[in-house]
Amino acid sequence: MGSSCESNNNRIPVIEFQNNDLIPIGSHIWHKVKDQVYLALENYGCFEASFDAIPSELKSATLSGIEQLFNLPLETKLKNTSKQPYHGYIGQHPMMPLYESMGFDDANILERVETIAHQFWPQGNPSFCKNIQSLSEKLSELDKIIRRMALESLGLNKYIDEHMESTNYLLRVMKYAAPQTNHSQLGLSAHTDKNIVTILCGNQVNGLQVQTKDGEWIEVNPEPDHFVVIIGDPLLAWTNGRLHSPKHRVMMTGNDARYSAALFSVPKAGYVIKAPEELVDEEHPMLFKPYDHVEFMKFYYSEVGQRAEYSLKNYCGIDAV
Ligand SMILES: O=C(O)CCC(=O)C(=O)O
Ligand SMILES: [Fe+2]
Repeated sequence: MGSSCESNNNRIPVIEFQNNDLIPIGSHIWHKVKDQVYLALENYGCFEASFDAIPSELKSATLSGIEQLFNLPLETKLKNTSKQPYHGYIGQHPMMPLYESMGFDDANILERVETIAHQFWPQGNPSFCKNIQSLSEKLSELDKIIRRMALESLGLNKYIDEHMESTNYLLRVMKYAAPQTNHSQLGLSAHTDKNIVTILCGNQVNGLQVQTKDGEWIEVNPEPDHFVVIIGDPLLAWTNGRLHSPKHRVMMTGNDARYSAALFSVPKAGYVIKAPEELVDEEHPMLFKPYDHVEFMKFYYSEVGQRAEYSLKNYCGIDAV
């Protein structure tokens, strides 16, 4: 029982989620964890989470499956295409030679995972599919707890259902090849996330770094059975800047490859992201015009969008006078 939240200058906050203790929603422990979540999201936009609803065997079996997937020949991996831009296979990028990734749209739904996995393993791979689906489903429960806590903290309970119904889940699996050097090499360039919430789990090869509000880069080296939760730009926009969406990147050293999986809650097409009127006043003028995520992503992947330092601001930011 119990919970803890620690943070110091070079570590992001750590929050314990004990699934059984959190039920019923509204219990003493729920409120205690909720306050820790809000504080972490306001100050860092991220935290490390322990979540006992996910057995460590599920996490390790999923990560070994991901390793197996990336070991397939390139022509097989290239079969992972998706209707959504950049949800399929990405790799062999001259600026990020260590990075490869693949997306599983609607990864919390078994049939959807099986359809994608069939592209790589026509004979089927039931344990891979079950693990990906099961991990995604459990992480989606954590995603919902976090979003519920954030909205409750802002006194915006009436928007909770709308929020939960406005997203789909995408699991992106990643490999960062070993750079074979002790000089730090870029794994993934600095960015803010373009979805609502990201929950990351990786193998024991670290490399993730996040930027604090003061501009300092800190390493995120989570405990083996912990997850890393990061807020994306749409939640910053929806909360009119109350929550932070931190820049983060992956830097690699050494002789071991990093494997990771990220569950993203992605706004559905047609859902307009707009700060509720309760969060807009004289002291907090509206920061972003209402926008559709899918339309924004078209801009983000355009040449201008890719060059922008802060693409969401560039797309629909309102300069406060
Ligand atoms: O692999 C990681 O740890 C980071 C991945 C990430 O930031 C992303 O996919 O948006
Ligand atoms: Fe990210």
